Amino acid sequence: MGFKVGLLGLGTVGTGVGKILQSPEGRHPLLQAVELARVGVRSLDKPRDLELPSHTLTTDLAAIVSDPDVDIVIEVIGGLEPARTLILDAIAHGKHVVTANKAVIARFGDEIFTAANQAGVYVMLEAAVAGGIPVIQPLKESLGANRIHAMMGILNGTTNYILTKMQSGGDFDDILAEAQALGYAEADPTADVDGFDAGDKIAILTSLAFGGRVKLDQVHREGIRQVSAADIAYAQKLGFVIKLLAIAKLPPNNNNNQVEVRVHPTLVPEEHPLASVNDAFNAILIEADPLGQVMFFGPGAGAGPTASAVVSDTINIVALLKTGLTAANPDSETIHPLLACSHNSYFDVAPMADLVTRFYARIRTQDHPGVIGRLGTCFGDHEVSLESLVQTDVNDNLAEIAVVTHLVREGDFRQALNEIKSLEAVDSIPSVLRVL
Ligand SMILES: NC(=O)C1=CN([C@@H]2O[C@H](COP(=O)(O)OP(=O)(O)OC[C@H]3O[C@@H](n4cnc5c(N)ncnc54)[C@H](OP(=O)(O)O)[C@@H]3O)[C@@H](O)[C@H]2O)C=CC1
Ligand SMILES: N[C@@H](CC=O)C(=O)O
Ligand code: NA
Repeated sequence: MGFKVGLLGLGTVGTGVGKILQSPEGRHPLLQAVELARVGVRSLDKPRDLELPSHTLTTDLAAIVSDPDVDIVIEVIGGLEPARTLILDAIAHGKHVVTANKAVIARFGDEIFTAANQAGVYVMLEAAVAGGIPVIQPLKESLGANRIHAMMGILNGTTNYILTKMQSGGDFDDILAEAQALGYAEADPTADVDGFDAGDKIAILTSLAFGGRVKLDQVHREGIRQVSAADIAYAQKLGFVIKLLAIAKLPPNNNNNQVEVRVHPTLVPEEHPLASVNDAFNAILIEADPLGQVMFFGPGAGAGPTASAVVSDTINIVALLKTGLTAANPDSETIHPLLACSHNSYFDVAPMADLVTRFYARIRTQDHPGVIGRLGTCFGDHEVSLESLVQTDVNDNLAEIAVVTHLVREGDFRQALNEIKSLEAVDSIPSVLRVL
C-alpha cells in the first residue's frame, strides 16, 4: 500500500527531502511506501536540482492540500503566509502535515494543533528546531518519565557559523553571505541575526518540555549585531567564547506560573560543553529529573540534515497510517498521545530585571588615576561584585576596561551601569553581555 506526499516548497529543504524520497534504498523500509506525488513552488521556470515528472510541479499549492489523493503534506515554503493557511487547509482536508516552519508553529501552534487534534491528524515538526538533531521527538517520547527544569542551547546555525568565523577575524557581512550560500539562513536573514529564529525555537521547546506555551512577544530576544571583534577578543582573553544562547528555565515550586525564556549572546566558559559547538552545528543541553544532564548535538541547518528530520517525521506518520492507528480511523479511539501536541495553557515569562546572572561590560573611560575606584564604588553601591577586570589603553586619553561580574540581579546591574554612564570620566559603554 502506497502513501502520497504533497511537498510544498522545493528550495534548500524541499530539494533535500525530494532526494531522500527518490532514493529509499538502505533507509527505513517504510520509505518504500512513500510516493512524491505533487510538488508546489512559486516559479515553474527556476532550474531545479531534482528530476521530477513534468506534471508533478505546480504553482497551485491550494490544489495540493485539497487533493484527495494526497495523504501527507510536507510544508517547507517557510514564512507566515500562505504557510499557515495551507497547513490549516491541509488539516481541514484530513491530511497529516510535516513542517520545518518554526515561525508558524511558534506563533500559531495553538490554533494549528487544536485543529489537528480535532481533525484526528498529526502535525510533526522535528525539523523546526535544531534542524537534523532529534530533539522534538525525544521531548515528546523518550524523556517522558522526567521533570524537565532547564534547557540551554545553540539553536541557530547561521549565527553560530558567523560567531565561529568571526573568531578568526572574518567580516560579518561576508560571513553572512557565505551562510546564505550554504543554505543555512532564513529567506530574510534578519530572522537569524536578530535572534527571532532562536526565539521561535526556544518557545517551541518550552511548550514541549514544560507543558505550557509562552507568548512570543514576552520572550526576551537579542541578536548578534552588537557583538564586535573587540568583544570576541576580550572574551578570549578572559577564557570565554561568545555564543547566541537560547535558555528556558522552570523555577522549582512555580507558584506564580512564570518561566524564564530568553535568547541573547552570552560569554560561555571555554570548558563548557556548548563552547565547542562551532559552525552551523547546534546543541541543546537539557536538565531533567531523574535523568540529569543530557546534551543533543548535531547539524542544525542545511539541506540534508533538515530533510533527515522531515522525512523521519513522514515515516512516523506512514507507520501510523499503515497500522491504522489514526484518529480519523473509526477503529482508533484517540490520537496517538506521544506524537500529538496538546498544550493550551500559557506561562508568563519572568521579567529580565529579576534575572540573576553574571555580566561582562566593556567601558571606555578617561585614562586618569582613580577611575577604576569610581567604577568600583558605583558597582558596590548596587550589590555588584567584580570577578575580573582587564584594562587596555585605546590611545593617550582613553582606556578600555572590560569587567566580568559575579552573580547579580539584572535590575541592580543596569542601575549601576546607568550611574557609571553619567560619570564624567566615562566616555561610553560599547557593550554589555551576559555571562554563563
Ligand atoms: N534551510 C535550513 O537549513 C532550514 C530551514 N528550515 C525551515 O524550512 C523552511 C524552508 O526553508 P528553505 O528550504 O531554506 O527555504 P527556501 O527559500 O530555500 O525554499 C522555499 C521554497 O518554497 C517555495 N515558496 C516560498 N514561498 C512560496 C509561495 N508563496 N508559494 C509557492 N511556493 C513558495 C519556493 O519556491 P521557488 O523555488 O519557486 O522560489 C522554494 O521552493 C523554512 O520554514 C525554514 O525556516 C528549518 C530548518 C533548517
Ligand atoms: N536559519 C536557520 C535554519 C534552521 O533552522 C538556522 O540558521 O539555524
Ligand atoms: Na530537530
